[in-house]
Amino acid sequence: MKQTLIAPSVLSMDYSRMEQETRELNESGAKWLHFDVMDGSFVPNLTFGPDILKGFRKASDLFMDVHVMINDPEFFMDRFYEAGADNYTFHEEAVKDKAKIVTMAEHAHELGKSVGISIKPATPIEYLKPYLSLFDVFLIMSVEPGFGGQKFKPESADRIRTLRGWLDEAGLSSHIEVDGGINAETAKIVKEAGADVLVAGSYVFRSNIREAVKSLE
Ligand SMILES: O=C(CO)[C@@H](O)[C@H](O)COP(=O)(O)O
Ligand SMILES: [Fe+2]
Repeated sequence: MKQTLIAPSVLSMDYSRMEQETRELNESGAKWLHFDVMDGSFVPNLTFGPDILKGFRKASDLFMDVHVMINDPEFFMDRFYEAGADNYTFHEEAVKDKAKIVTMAEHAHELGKSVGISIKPATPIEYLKPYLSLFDVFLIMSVEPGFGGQKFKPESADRIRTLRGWLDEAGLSSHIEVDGGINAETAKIVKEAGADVLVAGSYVFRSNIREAVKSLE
């Protein structure tokens, strides 16, 4: 089984204590930092742009995992990589011309970067099948994107299991990342199903960051 990586989502950070919480995150044992970008259109919420990512990049050596929930992921891809993204994950649903999904993945690899594709809970898992060999990260949303603190959708486990099966059959060891409602209990379920990167926002920042990360690993 692959090593489990924890990706705390800074969406749930206390922004009045950013410096302290980023330091705690750096020392927590987490390897990735999950950065949720929302445009108020693809999802009904607004968050951060590339300049804020630059700030986190300066303050942390963690792997910067950018998850964009925006209508024009192609336009912003280079900007986020330039700002310090190590991985850029965009939504399948946001790209109307599906041929672009392929060219975006190729472009990221030309830059030597990691790239991911995500689907919402209602999007059939089969929609990822044409792209198995193209992406480093497959991000399965286990809540409706837009907000932290929601309840994990249990049907996500079967979707992860199906996807891990396809990747194994194809001899691919790509990451399966799961995002939404992850806590010590749901972490066990998704790990058993085949996920190896666990995003956790409210669970990590609501309590002691280091202890919460340990309990998920
Ligand atoms: O992408 C998103 C929400 O759209 C997430 O990354 C959330 O930030 C996860 O928060 P929790 O469900 O863990 O509180
Ligand atoms: Fe996310």
